[in-house]
Amino acid sequence: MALSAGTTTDSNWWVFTLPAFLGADTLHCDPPLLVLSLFIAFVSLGLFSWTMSPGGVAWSHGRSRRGHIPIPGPRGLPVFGSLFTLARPLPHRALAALSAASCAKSLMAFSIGSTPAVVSSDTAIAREMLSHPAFADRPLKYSARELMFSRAIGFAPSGTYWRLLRRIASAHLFSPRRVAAHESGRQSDCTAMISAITAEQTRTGFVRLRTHLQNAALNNIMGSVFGRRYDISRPDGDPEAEELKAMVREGFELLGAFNWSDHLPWLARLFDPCNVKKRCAALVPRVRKLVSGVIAEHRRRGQNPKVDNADFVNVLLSLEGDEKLDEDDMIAVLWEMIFRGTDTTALLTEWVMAELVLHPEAQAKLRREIDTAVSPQLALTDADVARMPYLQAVVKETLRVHPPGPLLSWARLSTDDVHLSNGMVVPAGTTSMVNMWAITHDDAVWVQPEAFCPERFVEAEGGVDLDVRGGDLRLAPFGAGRRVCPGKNLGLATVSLWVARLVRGFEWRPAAGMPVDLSEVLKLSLEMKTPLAAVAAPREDIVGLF
Ligand code: HEM
Repeated sequence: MALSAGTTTDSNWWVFTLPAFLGADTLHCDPPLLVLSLFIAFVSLGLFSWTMSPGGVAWSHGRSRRGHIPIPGPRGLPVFGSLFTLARPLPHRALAALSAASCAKSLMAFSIGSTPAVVSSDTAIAREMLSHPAFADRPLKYSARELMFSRAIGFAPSGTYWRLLRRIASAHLFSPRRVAAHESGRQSDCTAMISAITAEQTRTGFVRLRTHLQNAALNNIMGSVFGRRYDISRPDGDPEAEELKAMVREGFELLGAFNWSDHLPWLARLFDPCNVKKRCAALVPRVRKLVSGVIAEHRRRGQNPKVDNADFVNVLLSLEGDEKLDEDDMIAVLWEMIFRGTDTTALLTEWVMAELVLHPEAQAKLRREIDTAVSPQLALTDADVARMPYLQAVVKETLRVHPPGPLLSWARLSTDDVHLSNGMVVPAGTTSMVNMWAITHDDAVWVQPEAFCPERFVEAEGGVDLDVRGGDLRLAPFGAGRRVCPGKNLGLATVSLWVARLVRGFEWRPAAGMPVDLSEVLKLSLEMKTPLAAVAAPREDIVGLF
């Protein structure tokens, strides 16, 4: 379901009438005149569409007025619409400000070049959008298509193939038994991370946590997906791990980059500042080589897929009948898992630890909860973590203040006209977003939304025990509805266990001259702009066991 197909026919049709409009002779005879005429026609038609349409140039022909209540929105600039708003470093904040200024919190229409888009910052409308079957598609960016993601769960158009992938994900890859069976991997990756943190603290007197978290997260997802782990502590680095890291980094950059020609298709041949086309073409064969090598090795070894802790490659190889995937589809699915599972957990854990360094009273309270629940002689497990309400509240509060996907990572695409309960109609072919960041920072929804206060999620302290896995749109950092994140339980289990062990083993304090800076940067996920540096003082009463 290509986005450009829907949007180009709807809003850029007039570009194709230009040759007739200008006359074929002109086209061939006088290039400077042709360029000038094209420019004038382009500007005047752009201006015309723009002045006529709330929501901007992509909302011409009354698109925003199909319901009995029109969708309000900024006109933005001719031709570009609000594209520059979205191309800014923190688009979730810019869109929240724009929705407020346009009195369009419930739903705002805007144009990203020729792409008609809506964004909701309202819990009721967000719920309708995320759960409506006509919003189960996603617009496919050029880079995502080129990098094979249209065959993976995240970008496959909703239909038989995508439903098959979701079934495989819930029944086999992320079933509660499978997530539980991978606990030993979560534990051993955390133990290796704690050793590396201890070594860095001893060597330099403080710790830059992000690298340790990213190494642990990469190994952890590699273990779950490929069944292999790397010796990241090797001073010369493991060549395959280094290649994998480089590939993931490159993929992140390509998928995260704002590609202008996704929204201004006529620009595709003229302007490709990030060199997306060439870089995608170079990356795909590297991915294929690595992943198909891993699949071939699994085929050779013929491991038992029936055991609960079988890796994802074995699980996919063992599927039969209707569920069987061909090799290219397997590569796409496996690659997406590596991709999605690596940074999300690492970056969320970093935000949690940053908040705990800034809030020593919350850190101390969490440590007391852990010490009370687990005796110093015992190792801390997933089962212990599940019995720690304050730990869960700390993770939830971090997800609220710093949702890793503030616009829920990937937008949805409407496949039909959708009538919403507020009287507005979102036409088919509209890129549709939920501004989760705006909702989690809305003072009509949250008391003092800017304050970090885990107690708001502790029932025993008058808070709400809210389900963050898509059940309550006041805080749905994993999305909701049919396309809700399938890795949510795995992500939460990993982050909760790692935070608990890090707080149990060390006292985390600000490092001299390196204050904790909560500034954000939105890449594929919302990251700390300045990676966290902190003192990790080992707790002597727990040594060896945390
Ligand atoms: C802190 C951890 C994570 C967060 C905050 C997160 C967040 C999200 C969000 C917001 C979406 C879009 C949901 C929607 O459209 O309603 C999503 C989709 C997805 N996530 Fe996650 N995610 C996390 C971890 C993971 C992990 C560990 C995996 C797998 C290893 C994963 C795999 C996916 C996939 C495959 C999709 C696409 C689902 C579809 O389109 O059908 N995620 N995630």
